[in-house]
Amino acid sequence: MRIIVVANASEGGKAAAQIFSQELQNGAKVFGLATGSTPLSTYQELCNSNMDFSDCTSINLDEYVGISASNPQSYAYFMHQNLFAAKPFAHSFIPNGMAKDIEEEISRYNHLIDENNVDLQILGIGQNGHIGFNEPGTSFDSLTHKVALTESTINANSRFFSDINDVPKEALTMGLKSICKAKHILLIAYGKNKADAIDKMINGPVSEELPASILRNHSNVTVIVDEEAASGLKTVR
Ligand SMILES: N[C@@H]1[C@@H](O)[C@H](O)[C@@H](COP(=O)(O)O)O[C@@H]1O
Repeated sequence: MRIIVVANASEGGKAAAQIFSQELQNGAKVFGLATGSTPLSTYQELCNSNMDFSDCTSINLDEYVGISASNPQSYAYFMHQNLFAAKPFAHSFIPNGMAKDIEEEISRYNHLIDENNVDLQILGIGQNGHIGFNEPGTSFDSLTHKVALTESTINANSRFFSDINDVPKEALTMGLKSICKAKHILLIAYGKNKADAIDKMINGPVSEELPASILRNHSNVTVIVDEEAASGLKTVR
């Protein structure tokens, strides 16, 4: 794992955008994308850059079940607002949380991931170490699946909703095995509330109890953390 410590999210966005640029120059065509507040400064940098994704494909990690792409809380809406409106891709895929047949949607997504090898996958991390919506206890062999969100994730995500009761309780997410198929993984974390998860991911046991620890089995991972998220790393286990 390469660990890059930056002063703040704005510097992190610049460092991440540089990695996108290098990958593009090296011929990357498929980008795995994430939502949440963490990738925002990266997407801002991409939007302000002259990078061109018009012959590239994007595949998003996850989406809530039961809200449509036109709902401002959906991840599809988020991606449109924060990246795709300014930087369109030739093809952009996000799980359809409104699919009538969820099992069919899951196999469509798994097929898609098999057909398109992700060159660079961007990831945030939950305070409990989740990536995508793979909560603690998820099998390292998991492919795309439907999940019941944990209370801690529902609470963390409630800041984007006016009422906690509106936060969806289920989501579709790429699995941990699907995520690890990417050739290069870029995990980003900012803020003190991520310090414990980052410390456990890097220094703790590789365990399904801390989903992000699976990245220690991957040969090409870059981690961008700000000083607060890196603050737990002084403790060597
Ligand atoms: N499904 C998303 C994750 O992909 C994201 O990494 C996490 C952290 O979000 P934030 O970046 O806002 O801290 O939140 C959600 O659970």
